[in-house]
Amino acid sequence: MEVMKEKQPTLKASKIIIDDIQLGVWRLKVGETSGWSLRGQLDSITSAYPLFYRLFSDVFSLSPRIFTLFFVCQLWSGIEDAVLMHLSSSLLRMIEAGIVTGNPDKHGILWAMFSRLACAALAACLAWYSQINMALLRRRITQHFSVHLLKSQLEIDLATSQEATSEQKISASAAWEAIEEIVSFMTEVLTTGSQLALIVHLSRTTGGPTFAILCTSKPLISAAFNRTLWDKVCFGFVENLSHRRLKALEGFANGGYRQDIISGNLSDWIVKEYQKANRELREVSDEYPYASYSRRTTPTFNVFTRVLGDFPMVYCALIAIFYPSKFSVASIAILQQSSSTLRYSLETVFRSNEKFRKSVADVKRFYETTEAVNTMQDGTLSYPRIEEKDKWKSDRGMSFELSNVSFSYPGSQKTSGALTDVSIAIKAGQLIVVVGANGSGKSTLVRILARLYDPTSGQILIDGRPSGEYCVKDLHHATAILSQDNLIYPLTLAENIGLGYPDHSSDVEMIKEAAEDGGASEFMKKLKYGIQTSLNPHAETFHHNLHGNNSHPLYHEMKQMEKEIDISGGEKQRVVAARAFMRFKSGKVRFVAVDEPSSALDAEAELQLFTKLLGIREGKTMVFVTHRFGHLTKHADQIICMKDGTIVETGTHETLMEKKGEYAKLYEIQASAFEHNNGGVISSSP
Ligand SMILES: Nc1ncnc2c1ncn2[C@@H]1O[C@H](COP(=O)(O)OP(=O)(O)OP(=O)(O)O)[C@@H](O)[C@H]1O
Repeated sequence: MEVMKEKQPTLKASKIIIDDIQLGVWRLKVGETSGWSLRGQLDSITSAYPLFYRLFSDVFSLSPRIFTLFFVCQLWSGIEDAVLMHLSSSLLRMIEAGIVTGNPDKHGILWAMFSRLACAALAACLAWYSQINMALLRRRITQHFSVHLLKSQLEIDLATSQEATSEQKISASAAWEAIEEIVSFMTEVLTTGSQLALIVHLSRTTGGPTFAILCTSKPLISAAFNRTLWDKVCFGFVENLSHRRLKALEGFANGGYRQDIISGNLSDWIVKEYQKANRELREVSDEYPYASYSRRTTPTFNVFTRVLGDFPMVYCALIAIFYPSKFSVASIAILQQSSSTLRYSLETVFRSNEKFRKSVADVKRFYETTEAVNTMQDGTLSYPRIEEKDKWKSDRGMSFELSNVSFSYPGSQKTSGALTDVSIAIKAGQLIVVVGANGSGKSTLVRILARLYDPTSGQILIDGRPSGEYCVKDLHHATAILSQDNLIYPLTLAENIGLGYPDHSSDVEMIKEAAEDGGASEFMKKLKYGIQTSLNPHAETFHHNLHGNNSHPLYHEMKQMEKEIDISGGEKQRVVAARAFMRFKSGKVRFVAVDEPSSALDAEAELQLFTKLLGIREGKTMVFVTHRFGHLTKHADQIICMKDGTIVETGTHETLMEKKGEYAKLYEIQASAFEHNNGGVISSSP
């Protein structure tokens, strides 16, 4: 299949030239810095020193003994070939001299032979040690780094996690692979250095420096004129519509669409469209651009470097013809062997130079990920404030004062913000109901109040002090959010509820009470393992040669592994509600945000949930977001009616109904729907 290569006009921006290249389905934009700069290359290497120092000190501190052993093994493997070859060379020369003169140096030959054998045995021992150490070190390093990663990733706030840069994730095992790559690169550099030293040493008596130069010329020239993307700033994307369609259709094969495919009989259509897109794609290559970029259009360069690689051999042959007295057979053999080893290791160094730089970048990325700085402002003031802590239990809840608050989500594509110029005062202990059409900003307002995000502009006072002055963790401890965004965790149902109050996450009695309050006990009792049921047992399985081998006893064992189970949407919401009731048991909650957590609940369960929530109102400010607001608005101290990210009306149910504005309109729509359907949850009429 031919690779499409067509060069488009280049763009010049100051010193950077952007090449626009089409490689198969890929469109590639490659930034070439005009003029190769040795200084730039050296700078990039020296700038990695502090990183190496940090990395190796971290690894050393994990296990000094194992690391030192590992280091010695690597050091030895770097010089092993050169040492063994040097010993072989001495031995062969002595044998050759013995054959030529007829008077072998027996003692010398035996000693050289013994040294060669001892070294070979030592090499084997160290290689074995190295393998054992490698496994141990790998375990310790990945364990250590994965805890760091997990910790730092869990600390990231919502706004920061939505920033584009935070998508650059790296795993602890990738960090270990990067360390391996860096160490093996350094070992290869050592091998090259020691081989070069050996050649220079040997060629002092035979061949001279010309031989050493000839040995290094091929890898040096190949590296200097190599076409590679690794050392370039580049950006590639697939423009080809047929290829994009293929990928989109392949997405249907993921389990998530199974129900839709079966119920909608979509499989024939998907396969037909897939074949059509494949036909349209024809011969256009979808090969990854790294390989196709480095491929040359003519074989000239390959032929040249291949021939260059044979020059050491040609040199030996010519010298042997013209100056036969200069060479011994042993020297020729050793020089030949060491020249090919040097060539191989130099080529490996240059080839792995790309991988080495990628590994350095990976390690950098790893440290950057563990040190990600949250964008949200974190203060030092404790909540509740020290002077208020004594009044904690009897207090009336959190108060808020928002002045000209505006907010846009990070990376939002909307031309207007999610909240614009919102000003509102919520007194401690009030019951607030937020209403408005879809997308009017209700949930956003709740997220801002709960300090999941900081406003883009404007000010929020919490209990009279700017929200940024408080310690975010303290505010979160004093807040309970019950929303439809809450998810079921991949743990047991008991833990799902218990984590509302992590300090008591295994207190079965407390969990059972919370489950009762959230309306989750009944359905859990009917499960085989009750509250200890795990929805996703997450037992990783692996099998080989068992597929289709139905009569094998291991096949039955595999089939009996615990399967993932599911519960209904309403049951999930009951578990989530129970988690919120568990949170109230901490006695620290002063602000409760309830954002439509009942969309999947039946009318009776919803009524029970709201009644329970209203029952624990004391000492808490409560904000309810709802589309079905009949029975809640009656109790509300204040109703906030939102439209397009702004507050259009505030007041009690009665005042807003009298006003006959946006709220009255929404209420009438609901009331008439209720009359028509004779259903719904509205329990009061206008
Ligand atoms: N994570 C997000 N990233 C970007 N934009 C968002 C995000 N969440 C919400 N928005 C946008 O912000 C605006 C307000 O959304 P919000 O969820 O606050 O509305 P809402 O009134 O709660 O809507 P609904 O009644 O449908 O739940 C909408 O235009 C929405 O598209």
